[in-house]
Amino acid sequence: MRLGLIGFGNIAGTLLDLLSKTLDAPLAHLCVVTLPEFAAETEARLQAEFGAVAQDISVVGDAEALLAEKPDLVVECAGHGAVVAHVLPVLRAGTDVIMVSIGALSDAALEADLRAAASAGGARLVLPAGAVGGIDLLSALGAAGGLEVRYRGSKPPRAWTGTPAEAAVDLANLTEATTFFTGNAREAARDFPKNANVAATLALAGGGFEATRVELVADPAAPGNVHEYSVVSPLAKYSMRIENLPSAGNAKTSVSTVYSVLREIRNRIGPVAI
Ligand SMILES: NC(=O)C1=CN([C@@H]2O[C@H](COP(=O)(O)OP(=O)(O)OC[C@H]3O[C@@H](n4cnc5c(N)ncnc54)[C@H](O)[C@@H]3O)[C@@H](O)[C@H]2O)C=CC1
Ligand SMILES: O=C([O-])CC(=O)C(=O)O
Repeated sequence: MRLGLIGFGNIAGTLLDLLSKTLDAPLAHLCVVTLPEFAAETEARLQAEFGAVAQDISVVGDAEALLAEKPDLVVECAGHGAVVAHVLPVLRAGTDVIMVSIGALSDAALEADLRAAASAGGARLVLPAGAVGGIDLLSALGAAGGLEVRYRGSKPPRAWTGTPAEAAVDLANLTEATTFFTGNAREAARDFPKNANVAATLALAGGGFEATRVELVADPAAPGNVHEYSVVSPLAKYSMRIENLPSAGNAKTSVSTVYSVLREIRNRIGPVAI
């Protein structure tokens, strides 16, 4: 496989580590898109730590250069800001993208552009389950309509730094679980782009951005990044609670997100997909 990666932060580094430990054979090629200011550092780290993951590795600055490397599959793990510049052209060129910054689809115009780009290119935009689970069942039930989905995302206060939560609560001195956001999935995903992609995933799989109710909580006693949701549909009712280990490199991101991307890649390589 020729693999493209958009972004080289916490998810990308952990993913490459997992790939180097789990792939039967090295990738034929790895191409990483970084911001220009990180190009030299990225190249040095790739050579030092991940030289064995691919037969050949290149670092580029934009989607055009990435496409010139003819990737079979591209993983976006850079954040909402990278979606317009990089994901749209890759889809238009006919290359499938696994996109973790799912909350970017809370912008209705961008969602329409992504769907049109994938359609025009004959490519597929793959939205992985990420930090949450049960998306298979939710998406299946969604086809029958009549869904009621309620989601609550709780993380330790440090995971909410640099977000609008800072204006609502005193994160540093919080002594009990505090709900600082109540609204719908569109607002949550838009206002918390590094923390509420899960809300967008539930909305897209289930009842839509407006109908999916969201609560975001800073909890000093949270056992990790906790995702809880309940589903009521005419066909089934269920609830889910996931306590995720935060990444060592980014408290906002659960490590299981990376394993979810790994799963998507392995399902494309192996003879059986599950
Ligand atoms: N779907 C899900 O369940 C989840 C999705 N996410 C999404 O994944 C994103 C990445 O997560 P992490 O790797 O933990 O964050 P990170 O901040 O460690 O890494 C992001 C990297 O992308 C780079 N970057 C930013 N803009 C770029 C651009 N235009 N072109 C190239 N590189 C660019 C940054 O320099 C940084 O190195 C988060 O921002 C979030 O939106 C995170 C957790 C769960
Ligand atoms: O990784 C997580 O726990 C969830 C997350 O950040 C998101 O939904 O954006």
